[in-house]
Amino acid sequence: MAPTLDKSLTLPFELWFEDFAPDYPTIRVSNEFASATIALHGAQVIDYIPKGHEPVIFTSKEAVFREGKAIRGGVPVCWPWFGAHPEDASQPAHGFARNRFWQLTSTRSSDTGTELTLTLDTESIDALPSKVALTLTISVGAELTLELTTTNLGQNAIEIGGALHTYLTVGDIAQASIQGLESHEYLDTVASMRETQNSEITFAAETDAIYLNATQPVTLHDPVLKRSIQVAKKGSRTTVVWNPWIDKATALSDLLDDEYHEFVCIEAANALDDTHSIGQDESHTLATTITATSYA
Ligand SMILES: O=P(O)(O)OC[C@H]1O[C@H](O)[C@H](O)[C@@H](O)[C@@H]1O
Repeated sequence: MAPTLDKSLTLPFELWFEDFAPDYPTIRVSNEFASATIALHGAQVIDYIPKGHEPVIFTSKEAVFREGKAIRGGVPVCWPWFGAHPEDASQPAHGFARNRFWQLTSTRSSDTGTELTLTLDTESIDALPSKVALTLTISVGAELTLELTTTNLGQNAIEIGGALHTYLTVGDIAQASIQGLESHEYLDTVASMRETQNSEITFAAETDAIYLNATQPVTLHDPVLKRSIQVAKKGSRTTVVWNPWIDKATALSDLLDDEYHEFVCIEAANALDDTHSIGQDESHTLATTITATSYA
């Protein structure tokens, strides 16, 4: 069901609600540093454009905006697990959070931009073993920051994985490269092999890799759009890099066949063994900051 919108949270000329489709509201943000669009469905940032830049976040032209269907692109919030459920294949890929409406619960204008917090009502999720508060705080400024906080309000410990699954726009994937993961071990989930990254990452085929013990920022170089994008993170020891390439793109009904050229996902993740056990009244925050810099 579409969320109730608290109109008192709008900020004059800075933050307002706009329907993408009937019963499918989004939050629009515009300030002196950037503009952004956030779908209440999934609390998903679907557009972020810092002033003077091309769009930084990619969303497919074929993305479906309908309750219960994950949006192809933007920054999907994967929670409380990453990828397939560890034991139960009937559970949705990447968890519950991206397929539900969230509630906007606070907004704030600051010297560096606009901050908003969304909350997911987890009461109706039977599969959770404890009462949980889940919030996503988004800061839209010269940088884009997302902070996903899980707080255990119940008595049973909970195990949390997930990801902030950022789709980044590139001019041409075949010319893009990623630096900062050299010498890291990774699980190549296309080849089902454990490998070591010997050089920068470049793209010439389907890529789906989970980098282990990776806590540092990585940089995406884009010679076509003449910029770099840094992805920094907190609360995460795994970084996922994904591009579906042609065959998988063709198989995905919510992605145009040739759109794989236009994005790469760099995901601040809690994947594989990088999950967090959260006891009563404890919390965990997974955060990512995206910064675009034009080449001089
Ligand atoms: O199609 P989705 O469920 O949105 O998942 C899209 C992709 O997400 C991550 O990057 C995973 O590593 C990939 O294996 C998966 O294909």
